[in-house]
Formats: sequence, structure tokens, C-alpha cells
Amino acid sequence: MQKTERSRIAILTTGGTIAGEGQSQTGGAYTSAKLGVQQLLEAVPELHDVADITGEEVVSIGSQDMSDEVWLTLAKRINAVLAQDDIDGIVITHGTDTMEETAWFLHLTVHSNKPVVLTGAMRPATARSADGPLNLYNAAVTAASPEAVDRGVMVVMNDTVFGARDVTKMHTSGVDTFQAPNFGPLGYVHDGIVTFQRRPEMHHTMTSEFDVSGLDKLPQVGIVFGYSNCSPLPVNAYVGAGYQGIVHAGLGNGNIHCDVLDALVNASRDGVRVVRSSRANSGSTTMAGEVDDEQYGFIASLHLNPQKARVLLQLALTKTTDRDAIQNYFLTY
Ligand SMILES: NC(=O)C[C@H](N)C(=O)O
Repeated sequence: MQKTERSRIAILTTGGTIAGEGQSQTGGAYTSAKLGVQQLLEAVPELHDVADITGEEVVSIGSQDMSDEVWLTLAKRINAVLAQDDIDGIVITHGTDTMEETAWFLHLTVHSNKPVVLTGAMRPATARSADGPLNLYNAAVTAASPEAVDRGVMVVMNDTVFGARDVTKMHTSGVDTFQAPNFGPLGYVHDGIVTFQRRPEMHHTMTSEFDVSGLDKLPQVGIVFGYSNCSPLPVNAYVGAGYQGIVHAGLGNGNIHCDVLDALVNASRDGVRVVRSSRANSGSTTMAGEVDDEQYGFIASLHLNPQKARVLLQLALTKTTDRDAIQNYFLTY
């Protein structure tokens, strides 16, 4: 696709290690979300070779503190900015801890085909070989590319472009922490050029039916982790607190310890929607395995990991509580 005019990119900042400051350049303790939007932009003057850039701070937090409220604020702000004729794409700087969840939430709630790219850093801005500046540059290159239109929300880290549905954080500290274990990346960025190899096939952005424009909170959905000798206490606590949904981070192909299974079946029969995901980092919780979802009224998360299954269940519950309809959402998005 040819493009002659200069792209116009809005950079929205939310904090994270990319805006982090430490006392040493070679590692150790640091605090995320310290630098403002101007400091982030000034660190990468080459951004202005890529596009006309505007910057705006949405929040300034470590992404471990991300909340449904911030997601709703972000989605509404992004929809408003992308509705402007004078903006071609958005870059969001974000902490890496929950970047995959925010990207996935936005993939389902932003209704535009313009590129939306999240990026961040594993090393604070003050570190030797800080990865943030090049990640920010590569994110802007991607957001400014006409080739990036209609690929949904993306994460650009470590020269790699990932789809929001596929990407997950796999390493606690490495700069190559983001991977897409089931489906691989969408493309790569090198020398100021983004090259794509595929586009997401499932519904998102323009074809997503989830609309959060009138919402100021989301349904409450909790995650329960499966392990040997585990207890039904967390399931019962969520049910007692009135949660509308529970995602079980199950064993292997979404399997569930017998004590916890009883608690989840009771929850499901009481109308709490239960999604069966897996603590394994790749593969699908398939619809026919050792657990009979139809019998218990459970929903298989398929390739969505627990933290992403939680997001889709929250959005599904804004539309329906019907088990079959929710399973269908997991087959569609
Ligand atoms: N690398 C990072 O950005 C980690 C940080 N705790 C955050 O998610 O905000």
C-alpha cells in the first residue's frame, strides 16, 4: 500500500518500566512510572522522522496496578482519539506485567481499523542498554505503517510485532519476554521498516460486538489457580463475594482437582459462569477432554490463557449470562 502524506501518531502513556528510574545504570532497584510523556519523547528524537507526534499521559502507574477502571478510561480515550480525522494511529506506552491483558481488552473494545500499538520496556529508562527507546521507535514505525491497518491491537517489543490475542509475557526479566507460543508473531520491525507475515483471523476491533462506551465498571471475574492438593476455598470465596464469573487456571488440558470441581459445579449451577483455562503456557483447553463442559455448564477457553479468558468473560457478561452464548464468544474472538 502506498502512502504519500506524513502519518500523525498520538502517543498515550500509562507508566511502567519504560518510564522507570533507578539509582544504578547496571541493574538493581528502580521505580516504574517516574518519567513524564515529554521525557519519553525527548529520549527518541527520531520519532519525528517517522510521523507527526502528539503525547498525552492517561495514567502513571506500574502495570501491576492496572484496573478495570483504567481499562475503561483507556478504551474510551482511544476510541475518541481514533475518531479524529487528523490521527492515523496510536502508540500506548505500558508496563509489561499486564500489557497482554490491556492489549486484549483494547482489541475487543476499540472500534477502529487504525493501528493501535502497545509497547514498554524490561529495563528502566536510566539503565545501560535501556530497551524502551528502540521499542518506542519501533512501535511508532508500526503504528505509522499503512500495512498495520486492520490488524487489531498489537504489541511491539524487541523488534517483534505480536497480535493482542496471541502475545504473552514468558520471562520475568529478559528483553525477549514477549512471545506468542501458539501462533507466532504477526511480523518484525528492523531498520525503521515493519514487515508483516499474517493478520489475525478471529473477530476484533471493527467486528467486535463489545461496547464499553456507556460502562463505568465491568462484571467481577476472578481467577483460581489449580495445583496438587488444592483447596475449594478461593472458589467459595469468590462465589460468596458475589462474583459473576470464575476462570480456572487448570492443570494440563484444563483439568480440575476433584474438591475444586465440586465447588465449581455448585457455582455453575448457581449461575456463576465458569471458564476452564490452563496454567500450561501453550495449547488449547479443548472442548472435549477429561472434563464434560456440557454436563457442568462450563466454558472452554480454548487458546486463551487464564488472564485473557478473564477479560473475555468480563466482556461476555456485559452481554449475556447464557453458557452457550459465552462459549460461542470464546469460539469467535
Ligand atoms: N517491565 C515492566 O514494565 C514491569 C513493571 N512492573 C510494569 O509492568 O509496570
